[in-house]
Amino acid sequence: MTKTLEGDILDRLYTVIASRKGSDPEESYTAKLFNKGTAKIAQKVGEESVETVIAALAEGPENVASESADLLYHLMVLWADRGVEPTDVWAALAKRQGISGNVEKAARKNK
Ligand SMILES: N=c1c2ncn([C@@H]3O[C@H](COP(=O)(O)OP(=O)(O)OP(=O)(O)O)[C@@H](O)[C@H]3O)c2ncn1[C@@H]1O[C@H](COP(=O)(O)O)[C@@H](O)[C@H]1O
Repeated sequence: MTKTLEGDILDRLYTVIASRKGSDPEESYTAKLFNKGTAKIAQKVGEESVETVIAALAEGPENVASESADLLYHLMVLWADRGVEPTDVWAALAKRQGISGNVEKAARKNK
């Protein structure tokens, strides 16, 4: 899997998550979370973090991957709730790698 594909998957998921703001909580788990508010979403991120740690310490790689997917999903619901865009996070990561300027340009350069 390439860095670009991983980025595309997360960016696409974020777009769907953000589109659920104001949707019917009966029809969408994401909309239900937005409806419950920041404290509940943050609590879910904490729970999924702990489940990922438990999987890492006591279970196999498949469960670690599955719990990590739950964690990433809930983390992105928290980003959307708090007004953080994926590009804000990618820019922070890029800066730590010593990549300055446009993140998408940097990602193309790294392909
Ligand atoms: N990636 C996910 C995703 N990962 C995990 N989950 C949900 O997260 C929940 C975690 O389960 P838990 O047992 O911890 O939580 P729970 O008991 O159901 O709920 P709580 O009472 O604890 O809040 C499950 O209901 C999962 O279905 C997700 N729900 C939605 N998505 C994606 O989000 C997008 C929007 O989905 P909808 O909100 O369903 O429209 C779609 O692309 C989905 O694929």
